[in-house]
Amino acid sequence: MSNPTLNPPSTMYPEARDAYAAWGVNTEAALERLATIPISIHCWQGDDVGGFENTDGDLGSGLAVTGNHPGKARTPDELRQDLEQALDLIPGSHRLNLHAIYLESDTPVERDAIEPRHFQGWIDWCKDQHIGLDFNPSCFSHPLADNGLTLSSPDEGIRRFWIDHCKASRVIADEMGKQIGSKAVTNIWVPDGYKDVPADRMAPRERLKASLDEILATPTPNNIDAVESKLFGIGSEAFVTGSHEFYMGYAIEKQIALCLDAGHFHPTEMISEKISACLLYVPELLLHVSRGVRWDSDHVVTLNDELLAITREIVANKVEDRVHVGLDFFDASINRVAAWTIGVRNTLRGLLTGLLEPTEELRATELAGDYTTRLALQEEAKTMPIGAVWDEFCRRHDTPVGRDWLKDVRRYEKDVLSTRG
Ligand SMILES: C[C@H](O)[C@H](O)[C@@H](O)C(=O)CO
Ligand SMILES: [Mn+2]
Repeated sequence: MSNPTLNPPSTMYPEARDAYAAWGVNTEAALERLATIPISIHCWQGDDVGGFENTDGDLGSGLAVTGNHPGKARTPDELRQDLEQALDLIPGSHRLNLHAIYLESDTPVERDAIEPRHFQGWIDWCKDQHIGLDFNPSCFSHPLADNGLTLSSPDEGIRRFWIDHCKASRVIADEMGKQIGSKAVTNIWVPDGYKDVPADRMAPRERLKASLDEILATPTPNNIDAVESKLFGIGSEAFVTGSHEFYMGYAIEKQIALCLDAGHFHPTEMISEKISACLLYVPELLLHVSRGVRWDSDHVVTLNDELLAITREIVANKVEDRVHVGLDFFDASINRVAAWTIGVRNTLRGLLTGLLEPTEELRATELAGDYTTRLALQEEAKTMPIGAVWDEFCRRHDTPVGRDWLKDVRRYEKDVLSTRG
């Protein structure tokens, strides 16, 4: 599989393999398993959540992108070109996560009238790239979302519009899943809430529930439904209709996927801690791996404690078939292709760290009540030669090893991104 011209054989990997073998960890099995875990790469990092509806509207709905790095994708072709560059630098086989505002059409199409044909370009591109495709209705950045309420709006006209948009989105996702041969995960997130203390917390939640019931009523065999909660947003500081309790209950009742966004809880509350609990009650989870700095700031994910804890929970519990890993960050202050590359490579590195953990031994020490050994091994594992195994993964997948990918990003910046007006 690997190309020896691009990446010559490593002298460090055999030593690392033997070091892990002495711990009872099989690096070859870890490398094989890592290659089976797709990351759903969010299109919206490539253009600051702009989309291609050709409107000059503000982002709004509590979403904010800061930074003005040159080279933002302005068209679907530019965004696909940028994604191809990032995919060249990311080992493994992944997925694209697309929002409805990334449709392609010569004439304006209202969101309640979107159809599969408006996304055929993306479907064909994913087929060419041999990657899966996930989808999201876009219930924000629209005049009918400006008052902060969509699926829970008391205005029946507004609520109907967003119900029809979400219904249309599921039809599109189902077609994506059918054509690509891999189910699309469709995530519903709405910004609904109030800036200040509501007089009625119940009625908006009843309306949101009724909207969702109608949206999900039609079976979509090639689509997996997910719902995403949030603690607060800009403009919905006092009340969010779709809170964690709301969606946790809803996902359990409907047996659909629950989306946990790492930035959508109290700052000390970790989604890594929620994975095992939620999986006892819902069939699947979607993760929005993100990094909140002091708030839901959607920074590029770094290889920090929470990322390591999230990825470790997935592989240690062997639930990668039930946990869909998606990314959700948007940083316009750095090169956008680099942002994707850093975020996905880190998520894979986190998964690999979990796969190289001596999980069975740790669990045995725990069951024996030997918490001293458990802590000692957890800490010693941190300085095992994971870097050499990660480099081997990159080498075998013909992607740059170590910092070499940055040269490609710089070249792409000079040749392509800097030419965009
Ligand atoms: C654009 C995304 O869908 C959005 O970020 C949503 O997932 C979210 O996390 C809102 O805070
Ligand atoms: Mn999210």
